[in-house]
Amino acid sequence: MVTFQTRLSQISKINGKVILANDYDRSVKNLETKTIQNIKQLHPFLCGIKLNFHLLLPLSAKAILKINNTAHRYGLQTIADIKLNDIGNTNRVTTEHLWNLGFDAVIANPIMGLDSLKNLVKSSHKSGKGVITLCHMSAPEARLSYDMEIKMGRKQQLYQLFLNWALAAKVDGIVVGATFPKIIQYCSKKAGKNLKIFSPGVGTQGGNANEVISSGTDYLIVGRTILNSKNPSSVAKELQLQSFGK
Ligand SMILES: O=C(O)c1cc(=O)[nH]c(=O)n1[C@@H]1O[C@H](COP(=O)(O)O)[C@@H](O)[C@H]1O
Repeated sequence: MVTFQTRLSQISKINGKVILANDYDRSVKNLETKTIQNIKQLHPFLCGIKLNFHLLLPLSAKAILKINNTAHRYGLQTIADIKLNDIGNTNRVTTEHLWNLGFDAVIANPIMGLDSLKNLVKSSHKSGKGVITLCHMSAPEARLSYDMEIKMGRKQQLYQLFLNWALAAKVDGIVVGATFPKIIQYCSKKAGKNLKIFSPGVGTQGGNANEVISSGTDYLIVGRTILNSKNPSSVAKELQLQSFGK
């Protein structure tokens, strides 16, 4: 079975390493049509699309399946961003629903614990699906939690523990905010080729695509900088070019 990591890597060799965060405010109408238009218009510059609660809550299962099928027709991988964090049984039922909706991967929160994470990864990989875990988030206040010093065997910071757990559980990738390039560098060195780094926070949140790519990020997750621009295709194309830097 071809893995999520392989599928994403194959399309990114052709299309670059930009994943569209297809987030819209509640005031926006026709979410399904708009998203399908985005896929049709922007797919040459993307390797994937990430759907957040912005769409997962208001849209029907039928609409989400249609979006995922459309993305697949254009070769894109799809990620459900629900930052999953629960007991094993709930994680299992949740991912079964997501896979039935056509998603290729889920973003999870490792605070659920290493054993739960290992089980989530095992069952997802059995279905050819991927798991991406939070390591260090992009918001400025993420420092307060992810940089927290903890004592787990030895003294370390929470994001270092989450990185170790990500490696131990064999997740497909970790999220490290584009606004923390030094932490991307640290994670990239430590993780080597064993997992991919996904960085949201480019543009609107202040992260710089070139700096992030040269720090070791594998995939840029970008939403408003593309969606709110006057010319989304040209912004996506520019980011695509920058993403080929690595
Ligand atoms: O897991 C995420 O994708 C995520 C983690 C994080 O640390 N920061 C972050 O912004 N995100 C998501 O990445 C996207 C960023 O969107 P823009 O700031 O509009 O580019 C949104 O969907 C966020 O929910």
